[in-house]
Amino acid sequence: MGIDYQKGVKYLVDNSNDMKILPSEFVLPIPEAERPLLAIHGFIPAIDLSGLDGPIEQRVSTIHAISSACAQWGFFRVTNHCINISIMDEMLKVIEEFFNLPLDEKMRYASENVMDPVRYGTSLNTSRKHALHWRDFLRHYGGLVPHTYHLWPDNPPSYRHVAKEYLKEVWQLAVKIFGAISEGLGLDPNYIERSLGDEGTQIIAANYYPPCPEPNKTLGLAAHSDHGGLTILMDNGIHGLQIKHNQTWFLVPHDPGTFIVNLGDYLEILSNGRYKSVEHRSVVNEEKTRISIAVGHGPEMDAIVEPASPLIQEKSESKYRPILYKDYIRGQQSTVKRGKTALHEIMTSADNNKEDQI
Ligand SMILES: O=C(O)CCC(=O)C(=O)O
Ligand SMILES: [Fe+2]
Repeated sequence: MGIDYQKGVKYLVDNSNDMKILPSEFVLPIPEAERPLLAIHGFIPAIDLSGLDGPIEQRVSTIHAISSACAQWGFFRVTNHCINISIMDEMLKVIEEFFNLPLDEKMRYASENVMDPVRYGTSLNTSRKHALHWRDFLRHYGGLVPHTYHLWPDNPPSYRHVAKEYLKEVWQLAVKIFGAISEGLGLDPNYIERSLGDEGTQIIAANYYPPCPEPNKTLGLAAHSDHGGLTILMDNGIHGLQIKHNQTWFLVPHDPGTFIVNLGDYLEILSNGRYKSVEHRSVVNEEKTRISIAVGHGPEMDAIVEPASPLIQEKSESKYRPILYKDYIRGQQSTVKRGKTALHEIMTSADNNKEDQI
């Protein structure tokens, strides 16, 4: 008899007596060269965002630093981002409290429909069409005016209030970075923000990765790129995020009080491939529980996603076929995430570095 995976990995760990062996359902076919423990420490660009509000030369050099981080890495860390550390701490606290609730309480939000406004689940999804991943998650929509607020968890009691405040601040940070990226691409500073429409999509994914008996044999999240424009992420100080750069997995160090920002598919498409969304994954560890909170920012659901018209002279230069954002998300989220396959499917030419990976 298999394990009761539907209840999630936290439940599994909490209810097993000193688990020493990884249940076989979680063993993933990770190529030897891509094992979690082989990832290397590397330099990840760090951007001091206060430069955007400084004198003109400083602003220009900060925009330049952001552009080159986008072009070379698709990933960077930000400091001096103006978000108070106390709201970051509070957000981590309410997320931790949520995952520590009794299972029945969390299951009120269980959903297998990837478009549902609030979802609690485990692995990539609760329906088991694939090998299992070592994580539980809570996801829901945010937005400057969060229409789904009344559906968000009401336990812990301060959850809605804290999450609303946090998501508002993170949205403003995303808009600031979108502005710098627009300018760096030679677009009007408001170009990307305007492209999101009146109801741009903000999605929070809170991930819970309990200690794992054999962390080198599984993953918290397999390699994927995010569908939105920018993902802004923090964690509880336990390392676990890795990014793929030049075919090598790098560990991403995370310092408290800073954010990790990564480019998603929407920006790759909008920039007509000048910037690439970055593949990342999360790995687990034997001792500590890791919590990460990733917030994605993309256009409104009914937006047509396509390269920015000022960046292409003729339609034939467009490397991506137009697609409705909601159709893109549905396609990307409904299948087992495999690298950047969803993006490759809408490419007009095969010139991108397609590769097979788990
Ligand atoms: O846990 C992490 O660091 C990565 C999370 C992530 O990539 C996601 O939720 O899309
Ligand atoms: Fe991600």
